[in-house]
Amino acid sequence: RQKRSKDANETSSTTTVPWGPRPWPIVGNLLQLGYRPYETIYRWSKMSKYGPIFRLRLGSQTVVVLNSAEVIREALHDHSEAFAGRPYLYIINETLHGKGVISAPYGREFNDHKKFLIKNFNRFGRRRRSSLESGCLDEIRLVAEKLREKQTSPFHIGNMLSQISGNNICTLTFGRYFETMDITSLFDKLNENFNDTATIACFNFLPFTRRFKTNIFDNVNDSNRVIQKLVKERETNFESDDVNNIVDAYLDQMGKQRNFSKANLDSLVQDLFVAGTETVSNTLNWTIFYIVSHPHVQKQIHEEIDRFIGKDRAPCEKDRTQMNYIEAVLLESMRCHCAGPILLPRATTHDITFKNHFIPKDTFILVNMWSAMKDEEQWPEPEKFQPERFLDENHNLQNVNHPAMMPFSLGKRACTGEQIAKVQLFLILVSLFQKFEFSFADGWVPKDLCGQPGFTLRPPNCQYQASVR
Ligand code: HEM
Repeated sequence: RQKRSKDANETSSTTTVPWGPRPWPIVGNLLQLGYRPYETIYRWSKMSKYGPIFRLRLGSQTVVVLNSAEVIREALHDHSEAFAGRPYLYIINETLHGKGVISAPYGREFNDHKKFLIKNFNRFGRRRRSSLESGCLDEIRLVAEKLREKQTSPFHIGNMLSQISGNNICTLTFGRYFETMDITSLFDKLNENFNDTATIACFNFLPFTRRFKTNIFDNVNDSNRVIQKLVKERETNFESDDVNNIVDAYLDQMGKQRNFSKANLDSLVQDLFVAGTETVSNTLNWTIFYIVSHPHVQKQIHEEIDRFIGKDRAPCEKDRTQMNYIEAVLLESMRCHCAGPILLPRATTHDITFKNHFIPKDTFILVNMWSAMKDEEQWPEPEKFQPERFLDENHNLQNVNHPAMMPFSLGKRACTGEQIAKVQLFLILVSLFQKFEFSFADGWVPKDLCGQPGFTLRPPNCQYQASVR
């Protein structure tokens, strides 16, 4: 009887999620969100008439938006399974087809694939002198040569970073990296799409705008052709006693594991290129931008590298545990500009009462990570780049597990590649600053420091100069 009366109390105080600003006909709230939806939504969440949880309409789609570290943590961590679904989103479903991991519905098939990735990232990406580590260092050596050749002439660093992170994914996925036209054009196509796509893009919610975006699907088809060719090559050369990459490991499991299929393999490889290239290169691009904008930070980075590694030895993953300043710089850069300010959309997997609001199964959920990482109640002067937030007075790391620090997200859908991403960020950053001192090119003046929203949030297209140290 006690339980029944408790349930009755809960139901009486439960309400539906309140509406945010009034939606307009046909477009809903889409046009009110502006160029930087995460900032607009964050601003609304701070208004007492809306608060951290509210509903919006995007085209004809109703979505529930979650803001603030407390609300996001409670949803993604404490109710991890309830918020682990993925809703239908045009760009994701039409390109990744609900297979692999990113677009797969929550369930056994998804779980088996996610476990497979985590296990094999550890196997091929994190062993001592792993293929990822040595491949990454080889790639950086090539980029360093290019920078040396440039002497002091100005350059953009974005393409170089994409080349490194793209080839790291190639090494992990196929066991080798490529210098062919095919692979360069794959990176170009992916890059163009990252620019053009975002969760809150009109074409996802207003079907009549899709005719202006046909280039996205041409790019997807072209890059899929390259990916399928590379997978086929592995199938032809597969030998079960020489497994050293993700595709081989998957082929080895096909036939042994119930859900493993060719369709899932193709999507999984696509997932790795979509989730593992732009995120890493973008984070580095922002980090370099912040470092160059703060000369005292660059000076401390050089000092730390000289103290622990010197000018000649190549860095390795083990160095990470000692180099707290560089770790703090990376953390602060991810806080200031998280790769995905609004996460890939989630969906509720069952009815749930959350913060006294009833949210039915299959509700479209948008998680605004920006609201946690830029919250002035959590981070004093959140707009400022201050690596010291992550260091205590003894130079030990602090706030790494701060409740508002979630760059890789949380729960059942958290980033699968967090550990290998951190290794790459560290190795690439340290290798570049070990060899060079960077500055903005003479006469280059930053116009817009907020970045360009797309699939990820891209940094301003700075021109740099590098001098050999
Ligand atoms: C700095 C680099 C990276 C950042 C900041 C990052 C961040 C994220 C975030 C925020 C998500 C969304 C999770 C959600 O829906 O809540 C995600 C998903 C994912 N990431 Fe990463 N990521 C990075 C690098 C990588 C790398 C290198 C890989 C693999 C090679 C990877 C693989 C994935 C996958 C497979 C998912 C989908 C997980 C799922 O749906 O369950 N990521 N990542």
